[in-house]
Amino acid sequence: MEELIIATKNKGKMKDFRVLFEPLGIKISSLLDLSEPIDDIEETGTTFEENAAIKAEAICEKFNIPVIADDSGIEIDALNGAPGVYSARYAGEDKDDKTNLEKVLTEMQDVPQAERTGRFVCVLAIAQPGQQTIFKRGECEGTIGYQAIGKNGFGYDPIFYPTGSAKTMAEITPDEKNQISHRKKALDKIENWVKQL
Ligand SMILES: O=c1[nH]c(=O)c2ncn([C@@H]3O[C@H](COP(=O)(O)OP(=O)(O)OP(=O)(O)O)[C@@H](O)[C@H]3O)c2[nH]1
Ligand SMILES: [Mg+2]
Repeated sequence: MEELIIATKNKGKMKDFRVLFEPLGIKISSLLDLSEPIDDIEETGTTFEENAAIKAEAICEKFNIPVIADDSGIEIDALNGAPGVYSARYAGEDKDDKTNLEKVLTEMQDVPQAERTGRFVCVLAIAQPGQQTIFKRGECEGTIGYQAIGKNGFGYDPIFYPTGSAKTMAEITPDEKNQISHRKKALDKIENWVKQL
C-alpha cells in the first residue's frame, strides 16, 4: 500500500499518528497534505462514532480508497461528560485549544481534587469502498489539573494527568504519550487491519 489517508485537518492528531504509524512502515497523509483543498466536513453527529463515520465516509466516497477518521475529545465527570464530542469547539467555532482549556479550568475552579476525574476518548472509523464502516474505541483515564502545564501535545493535554502520572500529558514526551493514549489504544485494535492493507 502506498499511503493511507487520515481524514483530519488537526495537526496535533497527525503528529500522534505519525509516531504511531512509523513502526508499522505506513505512510499517512492528512487532508492538509493532499494536492487539492478539501472543504471542511460538518460534524453533525452527537456521538464520537457518528462524527468519525461522517468524516471517514465522506473522504472514502470522494477518493474511493480506504480512509481512517478520528473523532475524539475529553469527557469530564464533574461537567457531566462535557466537553465530549464538542471538545474542539467548546469555547467557540474558531476551535482554539487555549481558550477551550481555559473555559474548562474556569468551570472546574471550585471542584475538589477527588471529583476531577475524566478521560480522553478516541473513536477511529475505517471506511472502505463497498463495505460497512468499522469502529474502534480507545480511552485514557485521568484527572484534570488546576492550571495548564507543559508544552508538548495539543488540545487539553496541558491540564490532563493520566492516572498514575505526576506529569501532564503535555509534559511527557510524544513517545510516552503514544504508549498510553486513547489514540494508541484505539489504533492497537486496528493494527492487524492496517498491516494487511
Ligand atoms: O489534549 C488533547 N489530547 C489529545 O490527544 C486529544 N485528542 C482529542 N482532543 C480534543 O478533542 C478535539 C477533537 O475534536 P475532533 O475529533 O472533531 O477533531 P478536530 O475538529 O480537531 O479535527 P478533525 O479530525 O475533525 O479534522 C481536539 O481538537 C482536542 O480539543 C485532544 N486533546
Ligand atoms: Mg472536528
